[in-house]
Amino acid sequence: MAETPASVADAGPSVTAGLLVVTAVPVEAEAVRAGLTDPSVTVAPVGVGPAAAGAATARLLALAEAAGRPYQAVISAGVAGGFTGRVAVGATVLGDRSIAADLGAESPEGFLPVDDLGMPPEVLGGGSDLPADPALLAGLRARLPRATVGPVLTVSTVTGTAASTAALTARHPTAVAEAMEGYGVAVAAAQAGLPFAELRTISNPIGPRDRSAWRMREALTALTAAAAALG
Ligand SMILES: O=C(O)c1cccc(C(=O)CC[C@H]2O[C@@H](n3cnc4c(=O)[nH]cnc43)[C@H](O)[C@@H]2O)c1
Repeated sequence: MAETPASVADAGPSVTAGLLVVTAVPVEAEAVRAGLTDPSVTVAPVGVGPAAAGAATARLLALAEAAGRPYQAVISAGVAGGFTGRVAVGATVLGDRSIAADLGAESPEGFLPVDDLGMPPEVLGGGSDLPADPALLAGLRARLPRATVGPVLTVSTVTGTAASTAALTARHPTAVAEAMEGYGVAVAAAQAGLPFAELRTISNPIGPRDRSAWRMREALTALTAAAAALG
């Protein structure tokens, strides 16, 4: 396991060499870059959804390693939906775990996480629930004391009905947000042996689809403010 960059781990001086921050789309990457003071932090848009984001992150990590300049840690950053009553639109969230919330099987009794399907552990990697690196998370918490900390769900479909919102809320009573990339990026980081964390700002409440409720500008402004914690 690579060492967590010193400045993020101990909230010390703003020197974060070797940190890779990945976002889904370029506008999120621009928002992160606008808040950084450390030019050594790399910010890259890697695509929407866990597959695109995971594959592109893995490629960036492998290329850097092959070039003899391996990254030291990975952060998945961007906007997210927030669970109503747990986190407000415009708020900043730090994921203490990134959970593949729709990786599994349906059954008449309800959703079964992939970890409960009886598969051999070696095909599950670290499972569908990957914790953030404790030292990296501690450093980010120290620099973002007002952030809400909790599980962030990764979904392949944005939740958009009352029924699916209720089911997801019940299945994940402590989750604070849902987005579409964190788990995929976490898998790429884990396979490279690197510390991982997820940083999100809330653009919309999770619930019945209502595009008029999205506050993208507010979330991107919050993302720029939060990015100052990264270096
Ligand atoms: O529903 C639409 O018309 C629509 C139009 C443009 C973009 C979207 C997205 O869902 C963007 C997904 C993108 O942003 C993150 N994100 C933000 N809020 C949520 C959410 O409530 N649930 C899941 N993902 C969300 C996500 O990480 C993607 O990168 C929709």
